[in-house]
Amino acid sequence: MSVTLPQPPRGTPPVPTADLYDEHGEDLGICTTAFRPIGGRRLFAGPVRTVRCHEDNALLRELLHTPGEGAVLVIDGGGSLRTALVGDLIAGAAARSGWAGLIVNGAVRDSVALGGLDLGVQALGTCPRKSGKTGAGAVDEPVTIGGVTFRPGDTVYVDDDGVVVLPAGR
Ligand SMILES: O=C([O-])CC(=O)C(=O)O
Repeated sequence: MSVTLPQPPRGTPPVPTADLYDEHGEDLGICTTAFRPIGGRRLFAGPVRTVRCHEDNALLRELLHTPGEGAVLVIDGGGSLRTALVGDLIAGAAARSGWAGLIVNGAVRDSVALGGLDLGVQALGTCPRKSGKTGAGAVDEPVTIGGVTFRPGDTVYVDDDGVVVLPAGR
């Protein structure tokens, strides 16, 4: 009989955000947006990828079906809580594709199911309404949320204390 052992997390080893602050001080970007921890992985980290979109999730849905290679997708939905940008189907695909987690400046739905996935998900809140599917938006451009700019190439660390960014080269 084969036994499945717990696997170490893929990609960048997560480090508690308070320990990172003690090590790097103000070199660390500290996001002041109050996100809610929703996904099953509470401590997660990885290279930054980004999507900017407004109440439309076709772009991020497509991206999260491609190999994540341990990255964290920072989704700038402009803070809208009117539609959910991510639900259990998209988040499940992200977990299967090797993404470490999602930071959603907007809403998600199916939040109980997201809590059972091996994926970090932090979001502003929840909304039962689904998003549009036109594909409007932009991928891998810098996005600024809570006073911090997230650029592809930076590393983001997330836990229940917050979301912090270590700029590339630090
Ligand atoms: O399809 C959507 O718009 C979001 C959703 O519900 C899911 O990912 O399950």
